Amino acid sequence: FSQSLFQAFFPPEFRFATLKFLNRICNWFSAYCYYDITEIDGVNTNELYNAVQLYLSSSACVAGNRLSLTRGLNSSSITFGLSNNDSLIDTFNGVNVLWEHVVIPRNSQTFSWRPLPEEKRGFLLRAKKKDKSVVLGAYLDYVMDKATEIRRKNQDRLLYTNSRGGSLDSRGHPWESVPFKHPSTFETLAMDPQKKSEIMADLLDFANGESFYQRTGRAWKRGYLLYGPPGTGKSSMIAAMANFLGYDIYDLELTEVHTNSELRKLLMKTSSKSIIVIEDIDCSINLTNRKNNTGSSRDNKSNYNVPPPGSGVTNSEDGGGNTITLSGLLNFTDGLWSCCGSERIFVFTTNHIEKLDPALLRSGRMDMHIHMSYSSFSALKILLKNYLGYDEDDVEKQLLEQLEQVIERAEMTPADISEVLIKNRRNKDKAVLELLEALRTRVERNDKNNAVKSRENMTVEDEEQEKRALLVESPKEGGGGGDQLEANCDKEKGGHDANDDDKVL
Ligand SMILES: Nc1ncnc2c1ncn2[C@@H]1O[C@H](COP(=O)(O)OP(=O)(O)OP(=O)(O)O)[C@@H](O)[C@H]1O
Ligand SMILES: [Mg+2]
Repeated sequence: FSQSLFQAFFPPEFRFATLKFLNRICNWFSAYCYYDITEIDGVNTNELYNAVQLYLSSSACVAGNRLSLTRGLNSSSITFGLSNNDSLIDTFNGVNVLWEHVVIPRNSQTFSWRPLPEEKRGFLLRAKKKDKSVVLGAYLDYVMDKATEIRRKNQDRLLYTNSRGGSLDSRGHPWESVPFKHPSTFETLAMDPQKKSEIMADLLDFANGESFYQRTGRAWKRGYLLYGPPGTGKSSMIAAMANFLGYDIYDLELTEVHTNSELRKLLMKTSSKSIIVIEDIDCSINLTNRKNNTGSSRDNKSNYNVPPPGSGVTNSEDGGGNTITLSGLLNFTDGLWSCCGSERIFVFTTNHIEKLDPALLRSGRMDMHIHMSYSSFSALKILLKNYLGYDEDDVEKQLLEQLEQVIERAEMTPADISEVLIKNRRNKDKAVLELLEALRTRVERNDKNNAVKSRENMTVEDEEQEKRALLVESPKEGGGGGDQLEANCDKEKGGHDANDDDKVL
């Protein structure tokens, strides 16, 4: 009787409404608000869910004691994530939020056009009501950005090439890509440590300098010219740069590009956070006059089809658009097109800086000139460490001194040295002795050559060296220059000063 009386007075509709009302009052007084971020939103995968998962992988390693591990396709590293129904607290600009990974078994009767996972997964975000605007605005943006960064870091670099000669792939892309797994890093690169750390600092300044470039009205790009004899590590340096910054590499094969407009299309299809490389620019630029001088010698300076420095970017051939010109290329590195896409690094390499047109060397074109030279003593020590695992103390002091005495005069490239070391790597002591022998032989040969040269008074090479010294000086008007220049990296913190930008290392 009492039950039927209760039901008469409190019908189900009334009870439901009361519960709803009570719930609302509770919510009203609760200091928190909650957001559900489900894995599948209707039929689409929720981008935000994936982003949050990645984002939490960066903080989970510190906080959580139960983690789920994943390894993505094409990735060589493992990411951590929150396990099912675990939670963690994250702090952003003094705002605390709680993330919970909620996993509920899916009702098997649910009808769907496509197979759904057996579990319903989602993240529950709890934040204080007063922080609502920060959480929904800046915090979620921050989570998305961070996730993109992590995704890029976890994925292997890609090496793009345009060797298909202008044809497009099925998705209309002119670039072909392969995973890039070059093991070269700044640690393994044999060069003067001070020079190395200056380059690393410069790269970091660039990568973190978005606001600097915005403030100064400069396009967010940077150019490096690597020059030096073959086997001194120019290509290794590019790989080290890519590995250091986590950037992809676009290896631009200029011989495969036929017109300026083709070049423009190629460069427009490059993504940000990438290094665009043109190897052996002195050979590629010879193409500029292909139309007029087929089969011409690249030593002939008059063949360079370039406008005079500072004259703008057009010349007669450019207008026709049927051949590729240096001006077309420079238009992308520092002309109007340079701001198309951001965070790009251009690297040109050459074995013969003296053959480059002054247009390429003038101030503001290539921000940093890096001389990759024959092995110095400090570079040799890095090679000994890389190939033999030898520290300075592991080599006999006397032997080390002898190496130091001959290394500069031997003018041996790191590639040559590494060959000697690899050949004898099973017998380390023999490797060092043989290296010393090889260096001495080189010194003797160089001395002999020098004697012959000095007898012949002014040889062609001398002339070239003089030219080279002049050209290296030219980017900085009146600036102290020379071949083996000291780095003049007067850098403003957090960015690059426009006037002091042209550096020669
Ligand atoms: N500075 C260096 N530090 C460490 N290894 C080096 C260095 N220079 C050369 N090597 C070794 O020599 C090999 C050839 O070097 P790399 O291809 O980088 O030379 P390069 O300057 O690009 O030559 P090229 O002008 O012919 O393209 C590399 O595989 C690397 O192992
Ligand atoms: Mg190379």
